[in-house]
Amino acid sequence: MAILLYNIKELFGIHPANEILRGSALANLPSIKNAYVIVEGEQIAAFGRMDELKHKPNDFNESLDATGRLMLPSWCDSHTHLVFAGSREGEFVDKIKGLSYADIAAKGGGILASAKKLAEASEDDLFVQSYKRLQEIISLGTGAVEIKSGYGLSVESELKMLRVIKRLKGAAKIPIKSTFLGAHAFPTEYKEAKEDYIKLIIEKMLPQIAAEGLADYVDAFCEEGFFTTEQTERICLAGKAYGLKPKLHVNQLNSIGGIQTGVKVDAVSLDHLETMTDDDIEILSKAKNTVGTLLPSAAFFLRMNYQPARKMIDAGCAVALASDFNPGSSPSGNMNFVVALSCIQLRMLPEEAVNAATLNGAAAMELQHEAGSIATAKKANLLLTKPVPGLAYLPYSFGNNLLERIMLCGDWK
Ligand SMILES: N=CN[C@@H](CCC(=O)O)C(=O)O
Ligand SMILES: [Zn+2]
Repeated sequence: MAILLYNIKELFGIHPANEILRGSALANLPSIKNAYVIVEGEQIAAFGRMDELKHKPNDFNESLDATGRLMLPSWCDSHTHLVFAGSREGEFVDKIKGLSYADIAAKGGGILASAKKLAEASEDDLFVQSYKRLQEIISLGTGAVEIKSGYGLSVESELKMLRVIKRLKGAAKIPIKSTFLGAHAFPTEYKEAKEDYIKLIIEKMLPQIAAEGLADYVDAFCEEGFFTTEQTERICLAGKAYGLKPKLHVNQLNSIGGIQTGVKVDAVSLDHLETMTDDDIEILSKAKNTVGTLLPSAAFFLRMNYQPARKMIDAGCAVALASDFNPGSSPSGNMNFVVALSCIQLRMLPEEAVNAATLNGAAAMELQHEAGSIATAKKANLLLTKPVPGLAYLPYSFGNNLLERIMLCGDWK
Protein backbone atom coordinates (compact mmCIF):
# COMPACT_ATOMS: atom_id res chain seq x y z
CA MET A 1 0.00 0.00 0.00
CA ALA A 2 1.77 3.15 -1.20
CA ILE A 3 0.54 6.70 -0.73
CA LEU A 4 1.78 9.76 -2.59
CA LEU A 5 1.53 13.19 -0.99
CA TYR A 6 2.38 15.71 -3.69
CA ASN A 7 2.58 19.42 -4.44
CA ILE A 8 3.44 20.05 -0.76
CA LYS A 9 4.12 23.79 -0.50
CA GLU A 10 7.02 23.15 1.90
CA LEU A 11 8.17 19.98 3.64
CA PHE A 12 9.95 20.70 6.94
CA GLY A 13 12.27 18.73 9.20
CA ILE A 14 14.46 16.92 6.68
CA HIS A 15 17.37 16.37 8.99
CA PRO A 16 20.13 14.28 7.40
CA ALA A 17 21.19 12.83 10.79
CA ASN A 18 19.41 12.04 14.02
CA GLU A 19 21.73 14.15 16.13
CA ILE A 20 20.47 16.17 19.07
CA LEU A 21 20.29 19.81 17.95
CA ARG A 22 22.09 22.26 20.22
CA GLY A 23 22.72 25.98 20.21
CA SER A 24 22.73 27.66 16.80
CA ALA A 25 21.91 24.33 15.06
CA LEU A 26 18.38 24.65 16.46
CA ALA A 27 17.62 27.49 14.05
CA ASN A 28 18.24 25.23 11.07
CA LEU A 29 15.04 23.44 10.07
CA PRO A 30 15.91 21.95 6.67
CA SER A 31 13.04 22.01 4.18
CA ILE A 32 12.10 21.36 0.54
CA LYS A 33 9.73 23.68 -1.31
CA ASN A 34 7.22 22.10 -3.71
CA ALA A 35 7.85 18.60 -2.39
CA TYR A 36 6.47 15.08 -2.42
CA VAL A 37 6.47 12.27 0.16
CA ILE A 38 5.87 8.59 -0.58
CA VAL A 39 4.61 6.46 2.30
CA GLU A 40 4.81 2.68 2.16
CA GLY A 41 3.22 0.68 4.93
CA GLU A 42 4.00 2.44 8.20
CA GLN A 43 7.09 4.24 6.94
CA ILE A 44 8.32 7.17 4.90
CA ALA A 45 9.69 5.48 1.77
CA ALA A 46 10.91 8.52 -0.18
CA PHE A 47 10.63 12.29 -0.42
CA GLY A 48 12.04 15.03 -2.58
CA ARG A 49 11.34 17.85 -5.02
CA MET A 50 8.31 17.60 -7.31
CA ASP A 51 10.49 18.07 -10.38
CA GLU A 52 12.36 14.90 -9.39
CA LEU A 53 9.24 12.76 -8.91
CA LYS A 54 9.34 9.92 -11.44
CA HIS A 55 5.80 8.62 -10.82
CA LYS A 56 2.27 9.86 -11.49
CA PRO A 57 -0.41 10.09 -8.77
CA ASN A 58 -2.28 7.26 -10.49
CA ASP A 59 0.65 4.90 -9.90
CA PHE A 60 -0.28 4.86 -6.19
CA ASN A 61 -3.09 3.23 -4.21
CA GLU A 62 -3.83 6.68 -2.82
CA SER A 63 -2.63 10.18 -3.55
CA LEU A 64 -3.24 13.59 -2.06
CA ASP A 65 -2.67 16.97 -3.67
CA ALA A 66 -1.27 19.15 -0.86
CA THR A 67 -1.15 22.43 -2.80
CA GLY A 68 -0.76 25.39 -0.44
CA ARG A 69 -0.17 23.18 2.59
CA LEU A 70 2.92 22.55 4.74
CA MET A 71 4.04 19.18 6.04
CA LEU A 72 5.96 18.54 9.26
CA PRO A 73 6.90 15.54 11.38
CA SER A 74 4.40 14.98 14.22
CA TRP A 75 5.09 16.56 17.60
CA CYS A 76 7.20 14.52 20.03
CA ASP A 77 5.96 15.34 23.53
CA SER A 78 8.68 14.10 25.88
CA HIS A 79 7.18 15.09 29.25
CA THR A 80 3.59 14.37 30.31
CA HIS A 81 1.65 13.08 33.31
CA LEU A 82 -1.44 12.25 31.28
CA VAL A 83 -2.44 9.28 33.42
CA PHE A 84 -4.38 10.91 36.24
CA ALA A 85 -7.80 10.61 37.86
CA GLY A 86 -10.32 13.45 37.80
CA SER A 87 -9.25 17.09 37.67
CA ARG A 88 -8.34 20.02 39.94
CA GLU A 89 -10.21 23.02 38.59
CA GLY A 90 -11.24 23.94 42.16
CA GLU A 91 -7.58 24.73 42.89
CA PHE A 92 -7.42 26.72 39.69
CA VAL A 93 -10.25 28.96 40.92
CA ASP A 94 -8.63 29.20 44.37
CA LYS A 95 -5.45 30.43 42.67
CA ILE A 96 -7.42 33.04 40.73
CA LYS A 97 -8.76 34.23 44.07
CA GLY A 98 -5.19 34.64 45.32
CA LEU A 99 -4.45 31.48 47.28
CA SER A 100 -0.80 30.44 47.27
CA TYR A 101 0.67 26.99 46.68
CA ALA A 102 1.07 26.63 50.46
CA ASP A 103 -2.59 27.63 51.07
CA ILE A 104 -3.70 25.09 48.48
CA ALA A 105 -1.53 22.34 49.97
CA ALA A 106 -2.97 23.17 53.43
CA LYS A 107 -6.47 22.67 51.95
CA GLY A 108 -5.42 19.20 50.77
CA GLY A 109 -4.71 20.26 47.17
CA GLY A 110 -1.75 19.72 44.87
CA ILE A 111 -0.08 16.45 43.92
CA LEU A 112 -1.50 14.73 47.03
CA ALA A 113 -5.05 15.62 45.94
CA SER A 114 -4.44 13.84 42.63
CA ALA A 115 -2.89 10.91 44.52
CA LYS A 116 -6.06 10.57 46.61
CA LYS A 117 -8.30 10.55 43.54
CA LEU A 118 -6.01 8.07 41.81
CA ALA A 119 -6.01 5.69 44.78
CA GLU A 120 -9.82 5.64 44.59
CA ALA A 121 -9.96 4.97 40.82
CA SER A 122 -9.91 1.43 39.44
CA GLU A 123 -7.22 0.50 36.92
CA ASP A 124 -9.88 0.17 34.21
CA ASP A 125 -11.38 3.57 34.98
CA LEU A 126 -7.91 5.15 34.96
CA PHE A 127 -7.18 3.52 31.62
CA VAL A 128 -10.41 4.84 30.08
CA GLN A 129 -9.77 8.41 31.30
CA SER A 130 -6.15 8.32 30.15
CA TYR A 131 -6.91 6.75 26.77
CA LYS A 132 -9.27 9.66 26.03
CA ARG A 133 -6.51 12.16 26.83
CA LEU A 134 -4.10 10.24 24.64
CA GLN A 135 -6.56 10.31 21.72
CA GLU A 136 -7.05 14.03 22.30
CA ILE A 137 -3.34 14.84 22.04
CA ILE A 138 -2.99 12.58 18.99
CA SER A 139 -5.78 14.56 17.32
CA LEU A 140 -3.74 17.70 18.09
CA GLY A 141 -0.69 16.34 16.28
CA THR A 142 1.33 14.44 18.87
CA GLY A 143 2.98 11.41 17.33
CA ALA A 144 5.21 10.20 20.19
CA VAL A 145 4.83 10.74 23.93
CA GLU A 146 6.38 10.08 27.32
CA ILE A 147 4.05 9.42 30.26
CA LYS A 148 4.98 9.43 33.96
CA SER A 149 3.63 7.78 37.06
CA GLY A 150 3.84 9.87 40.24
CA TYR A 151 0.24 10.28 41.40
CA GLY A 152 0.36 6.84 43.02
CA LEU A 153 2.92 7.37 45.79
CA SER A 154 2.29 3.87 47.17
CA VAL A 155 3.52 0.54 45.82
CA GLU A 156 0.02 -0.45 44.75
CA SER A 157 -0.95 2.85 43.09
CA GLU A 158 2.39 3.47 41.37
CA LEU A 159 2.13 -0.02 39.86
CA LYS A 160 -1.47 0.73 38.86
CA MET A 161 -0.37 3.86 36.99
CA LEU A 162 2.51 2.10 35.27
CA ARG A 163 0.30 -0.81 34.25
CA VAL A 164 -2.11 1.70 32.71
CA ILE A 165 0.79 3.23 30.76
CA LYS A 166 1.74 -0.27 29.60
CA ARG A 167 -1.83 -0.82 28.39
CA LEU A 168 -1.74 2.53 26.58
CA LYS A 169 1.46 1.42 24.84
CA GLY A 170 -0.43 -1.61 23.55
CA ALA A 171 -3.56 0.31 22.59
CA ALA A 172 -2.10 3.34 20.83
CA LYS A 173 -0.47 3.66 17.45
CA ILE A 174 2.18 6.09 18.59
CA PRO A 175 5.42 5.25 20.41
CA ILE A 176 5.05 5.74 24.18
CA LYS A 177 7.84 5.85 26.78
CA SER A 178 7.08 5.22 30.44
CA THR A 179 8.72 6.96 33.39
CA PHE A 180 8.59 5.95 37.06
CA LEU A 181 8.07 9.09 39.20
CA GLY A 182 7.51 7.61 42.66
CA ALA A 183 9.60 10.54 43.92
CA HIS A 184 7.00 13.15 42.94
CA ALA A 185 5.97 14.12 46.49
CA PHE A 186 6.18 12.65 49.98
CA PRO A 187 2.86 11.02 50.94
CA THR A 188 1.36 12.54 54.12
CA GLU A 189 2.12 9.45 56.20
CA TYR A 190 5.84 9.81 55.35
CA LYS A 191 6.12 13.56 55.99
CA GLU A 192 8.06 12.90 59.19
CA ALA A 193 9.76 9.75 57.88
CA LYS A 194 11.12 10.78 54.52
CA GLU A 195 13.96 8.26 54.57
CA ASP A 196 11.38 5.48 54.88
CA TYR A 197 9.67 6.66 51.68
CA ILE A 198 13.01 6.75 49.82
CA LYS A 199 13.57 3.18 51.06
CA LEU A 200 10.11 2.20 49.81
CA ILE A 201 10.93 3.59 46.37
CA ILE A 202 14.33 1.91 46.18
CA GLU A 203 13.63 -1.37 47.91
CA LYS A 204 9.98 -2.08 47.04
CA MET A 205 8.80 -0.07 44.05
CA LEU A 206 11.85 -0.24 41.77
CA PRO A 207 12.38 -4.03 42.01
CA GLN A 208 8.72 -4.75 41.17
CA ILE A 209 8.64 -2.23 38.36
CA ALA A 210 11.79 -3.73 36.89
CA ALA A 211 10.48 -7.28 37.31
CA GLU A 212 7.31 -6.41 35.38
CA GLY A 213 9.20 -4.28 32.82
CA LEU A 214 6.93 -1.33 33.55
CA ALA A 215 9.25 1.66 33.06
CA ASP A 216 11.84 2.99 30.65
CA TYR A 217 13.05 5.88 32.84
CA VAL A 218 13.26 7.04 36.44
CA ASP A 219 12.32 10.57 37.53
CA ALA A 220 12.30 12.67 40.73
CA PHE A 221 10.95 16.14 41.55
CA CYS A 222 14.21 17.72 42.74
CA GLU A 223 12.94 20.84 44.49
CA GLU A 224 12.80 22.59 47.86
CA GLY A 225 10.14 20.88 49.95
CA PHE A 226 10.19 17.83 47.68
CA PHE A 227 13.32 15.75 46.95
CA THR A 228 16.83 16.96 47.74
CA THR A 229 19.71 16.56 45.31
CA GLU A 230 21.13 13.83 47.52
CA GLN A 231 17.83 11.88 47.53
CA THR A 232 17.42 12.47 43.80
CA GLU A 233 20.90 11.12 43.11
CA ARG A 234 20.29 8.00 45.19
CA ILE A 235 16.99 7.30 43.41
CA CYS A 236 18.64 7.82 40.01
CA LEU A 237 21.49 5.46 40.83
CA ALA A 238 19.05 2.85 42.11
CA GLY A 239 16.98 3.22 38.92
CA LYS A 240 20.07 2.96 36.75
CA ALA A 241 20.97 -0.32 38.44
CA TYR A 242 17.69 -1.66 36.98
CA GLY A 243 18.41 -0.16 33.56
CA LEU A 244 16.19 2.91 33.99
CA LYS A 245 17.93 6.09 32.84
CA PRO A 246 17.09 9.34 34.65
CA LYS A 247 14.78 12.04 33.26
CA LEU A 248 14.30 14.62 36.00
CA HIS A 249 12.11 17.52 37.19
CA VAL A 250 14.63 20.23 38.15
CA ASN A 251 14.85 24.01 38.57
CA GLN A 252 11.10 24.64 38.40
CA LEU A 253 10.78 26.83 41.49
CA ASN A 254 14.38 27.02 42.78
CA SER A 255 17.92 26.32 41.64
CA ILE A 256 19.11 23.82 44.28
CA GLY A 257 21.69 21.86 42.29
CA GLY A 258 19.33 19.75 40.19
CA ILE A 259 21.23 20.50 36.99
CA GLN A 260 24.54 19.45 38.55
CA THR A 261 22.98 16.26 39.93
CA GLY A 262 21.22 15.46 36.67
CA VAL A 263 24.37 15.92 34.61
CA LYS A 264 26.31 13.82 37.14
CA VAL A 265 23.91 10.89 36.71
CA ASP A 266 23.94 11.40 32.91
CA ALA A 267 20.22 12.15 32.66
CA VAL A 268 18.59 11.78 29.25
CA SER A 269 16.76 15.04 29.95
CA LEU A 270 16.41 17.69 32.63
CA ASP A 271 12.98 19.25 32.56
CA HIS A 272 11.08 22.44 33.59
CA LEU A 273 14.03 24.90 33.94
CA GLU A 274 12.03 28.02 34.82
CA THR A 275 14.71 28.97 37.39
CA MET A 276 18.17 28.73 35.85
CA THR A 277 21.33 30.53 37.04
CA ASP A 278 24.12 31.34 34.59
CA ASP A 279 26.09 28.47 36.13
CA ASP A 280 23.20 26.05 35.57
CA ILE A 281 23.02 27.08 31.92
CA GLU A 282 26.76 26.67 31.44
CA ILE A 283 26.81 23.21 33.04
CA LEU A 284 23.86 22.05 30.94
CA SER A 285 25.41 23.44 27.76
CA LYS A 286 28.44 21.20 28.29
CA ALA A 287 26.45 18.02 28.92
CA LYS A 288 26.72 16.08 25.68
CA ASN A 289 23.91 13.57 26.28
CA THR A 290 21.42 15.65 28.24
CA VAL A 291 18.54 17.54 26.65
CA GLY A 292 17.09 20.55 28.53
CA THR A 293 13.32 20.24 28.19
CA LEU A 294 11.33 23.44 28.58
CA LEU A 295 7.71 23.27 29.74
CA PRO A 296 6.37 26.76 28.96
CA SER A 297 2.70 25.89 29.44
CA ALA A 298 3.41 25.11 33.12
CA ALA A 299 5.03 28.55 33.54
CA PHE A 300 2.04 30.07 31.71
CA PHE A 301 -0.55 28.30 33.86
CA LEU A 302 1.24 29.05 37.15
CA ARG A 303 2.01 32.67 36.13
CA MET A 304 5.74 32.11 36.58
CA ASN A 305 8.71 33.57 34.76
CA TYR A 306 9.26 31.72 31.50
CA GLN A 307 12.27 29.50 30.86
CA PRO A 308 15.36 31.41 29.61
CA ALA A 309 15.30 29.73 26.20
CA ARG A 310 17.30 32.44 24.43
CA LYS A 311 20.13 32.37 26.96
CA MET A 312 20.16 28.59 26.88
CA ILE A 313 20.26 28.33 23.09
CA ASP A 314 22.85 31.08 22.82
CA ALA A 315 24.98 29.19 25.37
CA GLY A 316 24.82 26.06 23.18
CA CYS A 317 22.28 23.96 25.13
CA ALA A 318 20.21 21.22 23.47
CA VAL A 319 16.64 22.36 24.05
CA ALA A 320 13.36 20.43 23.68
CA LEU A 321 9.77 21.55 24.25
CA ALA A 322 7.10 19.45 25.96
CA SER A 323 3.57 19.96 27.28
CA ASP A 324 3.85 18.70 30.90
CA PHE A 325 0.18 17.66 30.50
CA ASN A 326 -0.98 17.21 34.12
CA PRO A 327 -3.97 18.18 36.29
CA GLY A 328 -2.12 20.72 38.47
CA SER A 329 0.19 22.90 36.40
CA SER A 330 -0.62 22.25 32.75
CA PRO A 331 -4.05 20.72 32.12
CA SER A 332 -3.43 20.76 28.38
CA GLY A 333 -1.34 18.53 26.14
CA ASN A 334 -1.65 20.80 23.10
CA MET A 335 1.82 20.95 21.53
CA ASN A 336 0.64 23.54 18.97
CA PHE A 337 0.08 25.90 21.88
CA VAL A 338 3.45 24.97 23.44
CA VAL A 339 5.21 25.81 20.18
CA ALA A 340 3.34 29.12 19.86
CA LEU A 341 4.01 30.04 23.49
CA SER A 342 7.72 29.32 23.10
CA CYS A 343 7.87 31.77 20.18
CA ILE A 344 5.65 34.41 21.77
CA GLN A 345 7.03 34.40 25.32
CA LEU A 346 10.39 32.59 25.20
CA ARG A 347 11.42 34.32 21.96
CA MET A 348 12.29 31.09 20.21
CA LEU A 349 12.29 31.34 16.42
CA PRO A 350 9.61 29.23 14.71
CA GLU A 351 12.36 26.96 13.30
CA GLU A 352 13.91 26.54 16.77
CA ALA A 353 10.53 25.77 18.30
CA VAL A 354 9.64 23.18 15.67
CA ASN A 355 13.03 21.47 16.04
CA ALA A 356 12.66 21.51 19.83
CA ALA A 357 9.17 19.99 19.61
CA THR A 358 10.12 17.31 17.06
CA LEU A 359 13.69 15.96 16.72
CA ASN A 360 14.91 17.14 20.13
CA GLY A 361 11.67 15.98 21.75
CA ALA A 362 12.28 12.57 20.18
CA ALA A 363 15.87 12.63 21.49
CA ALA A 364 14.59 13.46 24.98
CA MET A 365 12.87 10.06 24.94
CA GLU A 366 15.53 8.29 22.84
CA LEU A 367 13.20 7.95 19.86
CA GLN A 368 15.22 10.03 17.39
CA HIS A 369 15.86 6.98 15.20
CA GLU A 370 12.16 6.42 14.52
CA ALA A 371 10.48 9.80 15.03
CA GLY A 372 11.02 13.56 15.00
CA SER A 373 12.07 14.23 11.40
CA ILE A 374 11.31 13.43 7.79
CA ALA A 375 13.66 10.64 6.83
CA THR A 376 13.32 7.39 4.91
CA ALA A 377 12.43 4.40 7.09
CA LYS A 378 11.16 6.63 9.89
CA LYS A 379 7.55 6.21 10.98
CA ALA A 380 5.12 8.05 8.71
CA ASN A 381 3.81 10.25 11.54
CA LEU A 382 3.07 13.44 9.66
CA LEU A 383 1.22 16.71 10.06
CA LEU A 384 -0.45 18.34 7.06
CA THR A 385 -1.49 21.93 7.68
CA LYS A 386 -4.39 23.86 6.21
CA PRO A 387 -3.36 26.30 3.46
CA VAL A 388 -1.07 28.81 5.24
CA PRO A 389 1.45 31.44 4.07
CA GLY A 390 4.47 29.78 5.72
CA LEU A 391 5.97 28.21 8.84
CA ALA A 392 5.87 31.35 11.00
CA TYR A 393 2.10 31.54 10.48
CA LEU A 394 1.67 28.48 12.74
CA PRO A 395 2.86 30.07 16.04
CA TYR A 396 1.68 33.53 14.91
CA SER A 397 -1.88 32.36 14.50
CA PHE A 398 -1.86 30.74 17.95
CA GLY A 399 -4.93 29.01 19.30
CA ASN A 400 -6.35 28.33 15.84
CA ASN A 401 -6.46 24.77 14.59
CA LEU A 402 -4.22 24.83 11.53
CA LEU A 403 -3.85 21.06 11.13
CA GLU A 404 -5.93 19.67 8.27
CA ARG A 405 -4.89 16.02 8.40
CA ILE A 406 -2.74 13.81 10.59
CA MET A 407 -1.03 10.62 9.47
CA LEU A 408 0.00 7.99 12.02
CA CYS A 409 2.10 5.03 10.91
CA GLY A 410 0.97 5.50 7.33
CA ASP A 411 -2.77 5.80 8.09
CA TRP A 412 -4.82 8.96 8.14
CA LYS A 413 -6.24 9.56 11.59
N1 LIG B 1 6.38 19.87 39.19
C1 LIG B 1 6.02 18.76 39.46
N2 LIG B 1 5.05 18.04 38.91
C2 LIG B 1 4.09 18.49 37.93
C3 LIG B 1 2.90 19.12 38.53
C4 LIG B 1 2.24 18.27 39.46
C5 LIG B 1 0.86 18.68 39.90
O1 LIG B 1 0.63 19.81 40.34
O2 LIG B 1 0.02 17.80 39.82
C6 LIG B 1 4.76 19.35 36.91
O3 LIG B 1 5.66 18.85 36.23
O4 LIG B 1 4.45 20.54 36.74
ZN1 LIG C 1 6.11 17.30 35.02
